[in-house]
Order: sequence, then C-alpha cells, then structure tokens
Amino acid sequence: MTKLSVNINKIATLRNARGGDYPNVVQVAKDAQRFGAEGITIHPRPDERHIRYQDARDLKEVVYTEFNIEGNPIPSFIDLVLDCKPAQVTLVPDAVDAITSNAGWDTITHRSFLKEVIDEFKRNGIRTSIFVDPDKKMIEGALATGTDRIELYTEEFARQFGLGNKEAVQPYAACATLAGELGLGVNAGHDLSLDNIEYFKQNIPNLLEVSIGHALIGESIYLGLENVINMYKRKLS
Ligand SMILES: CC(=O)[C@@H](O)[C@H](O)COP(=O)(O)O
Ligand SMILES: NCC(=O)COP(=O)(O)O
Repeated sequence: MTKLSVNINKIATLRNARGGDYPNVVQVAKDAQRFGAEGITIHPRPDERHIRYQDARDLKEVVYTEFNIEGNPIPSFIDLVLDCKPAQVTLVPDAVDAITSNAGWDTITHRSFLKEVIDEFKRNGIRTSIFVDPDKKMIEGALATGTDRIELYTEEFARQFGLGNKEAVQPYAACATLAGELGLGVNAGHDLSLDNIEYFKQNIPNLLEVSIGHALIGESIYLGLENVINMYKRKLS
C-alpha cells in the first residue's frame, strides 16, 4: 500500500495572500485527515512564504496520521523539527531563493553532513528521508548517510509523462528497485497529480508514500478536497 500524504503548503500560500487566518491550515489538516489523508506534509521555507514555523508547532498538536516536515536542514529547521518531533523529516537541498524544490541531494559530496544531521534526527526517534534525483549513484550514496528512506524527486517524470513519454518512469523504477535491495524505503513527490499518479504507482516497486500538494490543491478547486483525496487513494490502492 502507498500512503497519501497531503502537502498543505498551498493552503498557507492562500492564507498569507490576505494576511489573516483563512483558510486555516490546522483546520484543513484536520479535514484532510478526516477525508482519508494518511499523512500531512509541510515544507517550511526560511522566508516563511507559505508555511510558517509556528504552523509546524500548531500542526503537531492535530496531526494524528503521519506528520512529515520537509526542508533544508539549516540550524533553525533542525531546531524546529527536534521541537515538533514529526514521524518523518525529509531533507531537501533547496536554496533560499528557489521558487520550489529543484534538485535532489548529491549524497556523495554531502555524505558526512547528511550523516551527522540524520544521526541527530534518528537519535530523537524521527524517521529520515532524503530527496534525491533518480540516479543510482545517489541511492548508493544515500545508504551511506544512514537514512531510513529516500524520496524520489519526480518533477522530470511528471514533465515527460505530460509530453507522452512514459519511458521516463524507468530510471525511477530502477532506483526504487535498487533502494529496496539496499534496505531503503522509497517515497516520492513533486508534481505528481491525478493524471500521472496511477502510472507512477504501477511502475514503482515498494512505493511507501507519496506527498502531493500543488496539483492536489489545484484539482480540489474543481473537484473538492474530500473527493480528490479519495480519487488519489483509489489510484494508489
Ligand atoms: C520537496 C518537494 O518536492 C516539494 O515539492 C515541496 O514540498 C514543495 O514546495 P513548495 O510548495 O514550496 O513548492
Ligand atoms: N515532497 C513533495 C511534496 O510534498 C509536494 O510536492 P508538490 O505536489 O507540491 O509538487
């Protein structure tokens, strides 16, 4: 079974557009779980352009499914995660000024840094995942960091699938197979959508979890959040 973790960054984007507290991210997290989400993902960025650090603290009180906090492990992020103690932390090497996540870790170059950070999270009982491109060398490098899981960065798959190139799933399938052989769990995310999720799921062995936000919230404008969550769950079952 593949778990659906709903990324609610875009709810915070909408809230922040007016400076108030509507839509309320805590209420949306509660509702998403009631509608069937098996996890809630947030990605607090240093400029707090959407999710704020305080949101993470508020959400930890209501997320009874799997709480997943993503981000670049700068000192303030590490402190936040250790304070919130989510079920999972996903490490993403995003630059402060990146519009969105745009690359996976070089797990070879950054091995000792990742290992140090991962050790600290694991000592605190937090499962770790690292965001990686579908490159076998990076999966092998991930093993040496001590991480529990990898998250396959799926933007290129989504782009190619949209162009009709279904073969683009192959490097992801090969990396998921290798990760399984090495004992690493496999998550995936970025630009997954109702259009591409079923094909991705069918082709990726042992896919434990997908985190989906941008498309899922956009689709919910037309189809409603409850309906969309259940559509994803059917495609992932
Ligand atoms: C890690 C990742 O893949 C991202 O998709 C991210 O969580 C989305 O971040 P933004 O919502 O800031 O684009
Ligand atoms: N880890 C990926 C994620 O949380 C959501 O990415 P996207 O669906 O907003 O592209």
